[in-house]
Amino acid sequence: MYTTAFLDLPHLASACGSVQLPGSKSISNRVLLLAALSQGTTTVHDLLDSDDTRVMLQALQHMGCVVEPSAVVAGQPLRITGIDGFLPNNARGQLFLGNAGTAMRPLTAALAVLGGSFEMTGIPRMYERPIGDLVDALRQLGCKIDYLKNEGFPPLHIGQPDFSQLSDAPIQVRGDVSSQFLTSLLMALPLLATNRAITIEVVGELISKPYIHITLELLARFGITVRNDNWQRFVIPAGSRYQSPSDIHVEADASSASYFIALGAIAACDSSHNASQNGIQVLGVGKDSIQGDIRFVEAAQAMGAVVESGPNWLHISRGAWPLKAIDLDCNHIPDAAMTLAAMALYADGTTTLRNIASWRVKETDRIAAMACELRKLGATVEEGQDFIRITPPASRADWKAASIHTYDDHRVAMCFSLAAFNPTGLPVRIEDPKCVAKTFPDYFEALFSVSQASQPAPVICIDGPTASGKGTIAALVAEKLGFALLDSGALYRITGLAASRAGLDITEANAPAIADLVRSKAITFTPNHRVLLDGDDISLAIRTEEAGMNASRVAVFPAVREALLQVQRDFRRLPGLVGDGRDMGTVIFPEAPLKVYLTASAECRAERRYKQLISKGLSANMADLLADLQARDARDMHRAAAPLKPAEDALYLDNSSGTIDEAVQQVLTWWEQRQPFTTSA
Ligand SMILES: O=C(O)C1=C[C@@H](OP(=O)(O)O)[C@@H](O)[C@H](O)C1
Ligand SMILES: C=C(OP(=O)(O)O)C(=O)O
Repeated sequence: MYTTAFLDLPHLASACGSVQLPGSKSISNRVLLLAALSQGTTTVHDLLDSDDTRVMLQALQHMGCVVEPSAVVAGQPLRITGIDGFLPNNARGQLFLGNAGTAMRPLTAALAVLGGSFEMTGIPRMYERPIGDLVDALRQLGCKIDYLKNEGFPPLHIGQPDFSQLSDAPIQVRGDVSSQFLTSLLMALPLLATNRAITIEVVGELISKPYIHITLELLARFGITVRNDNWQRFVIPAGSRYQSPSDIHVEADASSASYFIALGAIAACDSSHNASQNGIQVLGVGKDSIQGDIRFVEAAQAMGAVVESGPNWLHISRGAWPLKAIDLDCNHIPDAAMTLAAMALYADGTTTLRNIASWRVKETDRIAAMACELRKLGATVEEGQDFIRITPPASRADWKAASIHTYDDHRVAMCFSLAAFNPTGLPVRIEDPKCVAKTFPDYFEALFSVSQASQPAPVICIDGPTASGKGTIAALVAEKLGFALLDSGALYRITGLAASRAGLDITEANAPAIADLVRSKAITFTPNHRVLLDGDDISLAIRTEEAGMNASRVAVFPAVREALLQVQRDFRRLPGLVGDGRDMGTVIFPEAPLKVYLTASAECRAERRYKQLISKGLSANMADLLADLQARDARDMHRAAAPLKPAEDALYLDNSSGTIDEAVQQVLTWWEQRQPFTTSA
């Protein structure tokens, strides 16, 4: 996941390949709650691991459920032992539910029926998302719920219910603000239907109906068959008792699929990149899905996408181009419909998405948010209380490079990534990319894995002499931008170490053998900054003074430099790369858009090296260090192959007196000056 302040997507030209999507949020959180209320242990496969499921899992543990392992571990099932309809004595506490509607609403209903004493809290936006219709319905039963701030909104306090006045009269709930209120009652009231049937009546129009279908399907898997009378009345049979199905699989998320369906419809496939595969393959969800958002496929087809599907997969490729504008009632696909608004940027006319009033009470006011951000890109947008109408930029020249504000809304962030395929060649900045953690933490990694930029990914080169601080500064710049990091000096250190381990003296005569040796080695830089040579952790071994000297000695051999050239260029990837070394800007990435030459006086560098060694508990002598460093500078600068020298277009940064932060900030400022964005308010 990218945790940077913003993520710059370079202009993207094509996409093809396959993506395995994470689990469905709607199914995951329902399965977790149903398993928690059941008798027995449920083994859940392919559960989504995201902010929304984490808050649910923590709440269930607080309620007394045993969860093993205690958090989701990739590739491993999760086992939940339910409470069989009863909370432990004196159950109480504060449950933080973030901004997860699928946790806040169903847990409120379940706990209001079970009793105990709970405070239901969340992030500030959760306190603006309505829950009054659900609370009104639960109060009809005798549930005790108090608003802790504003009437009709969380935070809430839930106390011990009094069911003494419970009658056979139907429970009424409004369905026109959110279907999650009805879902919540459908999941909580079987707990009360042990010896009487319970009827729920929907008052007014029921929105987002397919989500009720998911609820009913999953209830059936946990032993409760609800009668659905035309989406108006739902009857939970007497004698209901949750029974674990033992094992259950979570389908991949159909709403998350919408971004990749759109990608397949928008992006041409560059056949030179992957000739064997045309279009986008989505794995984990397909035509047999129980999720209503699978019907996004029909909308995408209406816009021109060519979609094939199997039980558990979709294959999407470009059909009509430009896409065809549509006019669609989107009430049945409220979440995926946002993706249509992004697709509308590529349509041949004006697209209207109707009956989407619920967008206004979700993670943010989504109608307003989409309208504002689409306009920044150059689209003409009209918004109404329950519709949005989008006309794409009139011509290529009307597209604008925008910094997209994401309103802490995962779907805004994911939708606008599709704007990186604009016809004008502009990059797109996504602010606060980590908001995708709500349902799809690795969304951008998945996007990059199937997308190709129109230009090679951008590179920032930071070259300079030994101990100039380039490694530290490069790592911090990479971290700030979410870029990959190439520590090219480490490659030479690795080569030197590999040579000595192989018994090869570092001599001119052995240079071809050393070059062959390094080509044959598997070199890995792990995300936690470990360096592996054929699987062996050499992170410390390459950091000794001797390894540094050997690096400098192997680096003079053209054969070795040639062997490492491609290895280094292969580090270039989306969204970008920061490379530090001595010839990044002159030899390896001569066309890089930013080249920095970092220097500091020899005395200053020797002192830094001295402190570094001492802090590691290694012995050091200042005079020797200075002499070594000067010898090394001389060798690096005067070697015949790729000598250390600033690239002609490099910017000088002398950090003898400044702090690391100042140097990092200077590099970032230079980088920013090369971007076309204006940051949003
Ligand atoms: O029940 C569910 O899992 C959901 C129902 C929908 O909400 P509304 O019913 O409020 O439209 C949807 O937007 C949300 O992401 C998930
Ligand atoms: C509306 C959404 O979430 P929630 O489950 O919090 O309602 C969503 O995921 O788009």
